[in-house]
Amino acid sequence: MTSQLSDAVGAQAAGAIPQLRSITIQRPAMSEHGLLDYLTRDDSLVWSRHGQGTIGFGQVARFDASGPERFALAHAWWDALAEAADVQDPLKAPGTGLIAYGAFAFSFSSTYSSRLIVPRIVVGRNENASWITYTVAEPDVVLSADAAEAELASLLDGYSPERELGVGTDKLVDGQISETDYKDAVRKGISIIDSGAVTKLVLARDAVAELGTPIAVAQVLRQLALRYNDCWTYSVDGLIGATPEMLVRVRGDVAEARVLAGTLDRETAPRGDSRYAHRMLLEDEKQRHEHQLAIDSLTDQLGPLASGMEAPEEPFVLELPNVWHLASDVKASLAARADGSVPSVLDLVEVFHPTAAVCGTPTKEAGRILRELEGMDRGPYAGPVGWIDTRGNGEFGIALRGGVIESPTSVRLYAGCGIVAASEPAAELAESWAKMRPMREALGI
Ligand SMILES: C=C(O[C@@H]1C=C(C(=O)O)C=C[C@H]1O)C(=O)O
Repeated sequence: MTSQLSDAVGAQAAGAIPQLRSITIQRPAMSEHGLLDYLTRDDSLVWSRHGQGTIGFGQVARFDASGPERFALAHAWWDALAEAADVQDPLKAPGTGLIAYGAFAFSFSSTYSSRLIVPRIVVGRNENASWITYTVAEPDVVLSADAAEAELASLLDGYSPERELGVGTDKLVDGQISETDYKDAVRKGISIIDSGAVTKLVLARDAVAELGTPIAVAQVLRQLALRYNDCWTYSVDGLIGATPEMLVRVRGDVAEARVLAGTLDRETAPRGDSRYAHRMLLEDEKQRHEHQLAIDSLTDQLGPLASGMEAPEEPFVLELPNVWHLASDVKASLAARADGSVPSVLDLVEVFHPTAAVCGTPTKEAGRILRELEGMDRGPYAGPVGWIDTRGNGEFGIALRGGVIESPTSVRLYAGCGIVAASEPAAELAESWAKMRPMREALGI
């Protein structure tokens, strides 16, 4: 740890690292959609896919950081918190025991504060078991299954109301980048690519959903989780969405990522052409090139940390309700470090972010150019979002296909597209709308 880091963490530790006590208790098996029955409160923390994942309630500890050291600071805080905690976890599976949910800013220069949040109650389900984790900071609370269930029951009494969709004065308005500005930025991006400064640039835009009545977050998340079942539905302190892209998932010494690049709108697809997606994505040179750049950037970074790696030769077509993507699942065995440990999910998040899929190639130069061309603070959009446990397991997706709740009646949606030399501004604009469709549908706007 650098001295600047240890000072910062030391300052935190002196006053702010609570001594947590935590107990995990196995519960009766839940049905496939059973986890969603717990997604009833707007202030829940959520990570869910295919009916597995966790829902968190309340907050017993929290860490905020910004700047280039945000990952390292959060990591050091988490290690210190885990070290000080008394954790009873008979299940010892990824996601059981003490966990924190996290959302990180895309850029080191963002004003968005990156955060880790430790919930008081977590309800979880994986392929083998269901559980509840109860975590407290107060020394006098009795940690028992009965106390955990009683607290959960009282939290679930606070059911958040649903919202009637498609009525009233809901509207979608321009964000910081209008449609015209976006096409201009894409045009400029293409000429920068033509000049040879970068080979790929990911340019994003925003739009704001202004609602006539307050957003019903739990309702939006339930809809995303059911409809976008192959995506990871997330909610961390106002950042919500369902992402198809896994930055990195760690279980023991195995790391996995799902890389996406190459997109095709399903709404404008010709009917009856069963090979359309195959032809337009797998057999298209521009899409394959864009995809390969994203794979190469991941495997280059993962290589030195791995003792073995499986990266498929050919991508597959991922079918989502709104779009098709070219996708590749990469898996690696993590190499042990000098002390015998393997990197934690936060170590890998720091190494991989930002990927070529959401920034460009080469990453550093692309990042500088996109900040200039977009001229907006991406906040947590396209940043890592997910969770970590005390053994270093965790999952961090890339915060795509989502938005930031800015007030009870306004949600800022973001979407971006990979630009290469052969891109067309109007097609990229249309693609950005296709990527906002899941949130628009869930919001009824
Ligand atoms: C940047 C986004 O998506 C990324 C860009 C893609 C592309 O350009 O084809 C595909 C998936 C994501 O990696 C977004 O959804 O906002």
